[in-house]
Amino acid sequence: QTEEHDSGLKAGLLKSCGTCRVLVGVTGSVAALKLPVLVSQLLQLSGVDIRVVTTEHAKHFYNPAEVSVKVYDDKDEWELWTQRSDPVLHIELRRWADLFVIAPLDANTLGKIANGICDNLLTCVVRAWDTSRPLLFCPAMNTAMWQHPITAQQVSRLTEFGYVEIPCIAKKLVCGDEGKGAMAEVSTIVSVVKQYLPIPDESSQKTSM
Ligand SMILES: CC(C)(CO)[C@@H](O)C(=O)NCCC(=O)N/C=C\S
Repeated sequence: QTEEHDSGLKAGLLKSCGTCRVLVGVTGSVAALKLPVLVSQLLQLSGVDIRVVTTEHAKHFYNPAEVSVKVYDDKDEWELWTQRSDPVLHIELRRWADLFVIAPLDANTLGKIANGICDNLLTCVVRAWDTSRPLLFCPAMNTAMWQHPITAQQVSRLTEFGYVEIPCIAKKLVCGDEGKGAMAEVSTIVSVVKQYLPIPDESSQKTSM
């Protein structure tokens, strides 16, 4: 391939991937301890820009010093908006993100999203989400919670909205229970995100062979 072609290809890839903005949502499951690893693995995807939105309960499980990107919380929402002309953070974030992945999605936030409750920054972003953009969710909860009949009802409501489930897996959970409810492995989450990122339009890069 000629030099120009290569540089054009790279420029094309960077341009389309330069805008691959991934918003990571994190909620109050113990699986939130995986946030630093998830963010560092997502950052290895080429041309990806990452921000995190956290609930208050999620903060219990990870150390923000180990998360190398901006983490937005409820306080940021209220500090940003103090008068009419100020921007609204959850609207800024829904505009910014090309893809939203909620990992982990705890039982409480699953219930809120299934019913349109938006009482914090994360659920407000979901409530305002443009469903033409991918929203992926990774349920994580104790097996007893997972097995409660309401869980399946609420998960199917989210899939009806067009959101994509990255299913939980069976493991020996941190509380000693054995069974489903563990968050999907980080490697699985990263490969599903990769699948849903806006890919460059191949036809624009075809050369006359
Ligand atoms: C934490 C991790 C990832 C360790 O492998 C795994 O146990 C998990 O996803 N647990 C989430 C389920 C949960 O929230 N359990 C809460 C009470 S048992």
